[in-house]
Amino acid sequence: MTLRVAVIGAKGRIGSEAVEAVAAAPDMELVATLGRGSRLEELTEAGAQVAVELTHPDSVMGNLDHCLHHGIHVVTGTTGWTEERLSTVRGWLDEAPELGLLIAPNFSIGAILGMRFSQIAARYFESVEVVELHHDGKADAPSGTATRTAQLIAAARAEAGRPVQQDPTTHSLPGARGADVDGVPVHAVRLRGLLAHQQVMFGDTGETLTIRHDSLHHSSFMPGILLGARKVVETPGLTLGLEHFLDL
Ligand SMILES: NC(=O)C1=CN([C@@H]2O[C@H](COP(=O)(O)OP(=O)(O)OC[C@H]3O[C@@H](n4cnc5c(N)ncnc54)[C@H](OP(=O)(O)O)[C@@H]3O)[C@@H](O)[C@H]2O)C=CC1
Ligand SMILES: O=C(O)C1=N[C@H](C(=O)O)C[C@H](O)C1
Repeated sequence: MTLRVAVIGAKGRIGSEAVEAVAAAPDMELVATLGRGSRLEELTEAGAQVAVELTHPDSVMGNLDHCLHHGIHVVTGTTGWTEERLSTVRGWLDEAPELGLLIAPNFSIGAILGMRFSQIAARYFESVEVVELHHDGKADAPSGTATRTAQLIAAARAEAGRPVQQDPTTHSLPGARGADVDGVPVHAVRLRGLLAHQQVMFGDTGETLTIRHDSLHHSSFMPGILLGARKVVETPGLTLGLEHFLDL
């Protein structure tokens, strides 16, 4: 059966690519494209089953509130997630237990594999730092992917009995050592010409390991978005990370 899909944030960098990908998918019908200022009621008027939400950290909660209270499954890649926000959406899902919500910090297979490989490496190395590099139009820092990667690394270290890293720095300018995400330093570079890149650097006595991923075009995110839309309608509740829909 054809899946009726809407895109919110349809004029954005990733949203415009998603519009084309959904329109080209043989098992999907693109039923609505919403931009800033569009009426969210257009979603139900168009009979959307799934909304692909790709907007802005300031907009995502309002869009999810509407969709999850109007019977629409959601796939979102928008960033800016906090424990408080996750708790709010879990509450909305409790009120609509038949609905699925996928929050994907990154839709690209390479980035997801990079996170998984980093989780494995985290058990074996004394030191780790994350460097993420993005285009100069990005609103948030550090990236959602880097934040999630650092959280996964910290959890893997804790599980392996590794202590939280101690920073030896005693003299520095504010920000020089990056943001502290669960004890993992995360550095954010913003540069015209880049798209989305991340390197996770591990170090121990006499060796280093760098796990690097580069998204060179927004097309890298499209197979993940389409997979997410197909799977979310049959997966009630919150799914955090596209890896749960992959046979990793
Ligand atoms: N998970 C993943 O794999 C990926 C996630 N992202 C994330 O997706 C988000 C969007 O990124 P990007 O496309 O680069 O950003 P853009 O600014 O290029 O696009 C966002 C679009 O959403 C629109 N918008 C903002 N608020 C609303 C709203 N309430 N309703 C409808 N449309 C709205 C914006 O309109 P206006 O321009 O008027 O503000 C803009 O057209 C970011 O959070 C980014 O980090 C991006 C790439 C991959
Ligand atoms: O804003 C972007 O471009 C991206 N945002 C996501 C993030 O913050 O991790 C995913 C990817 O890095 C591209």
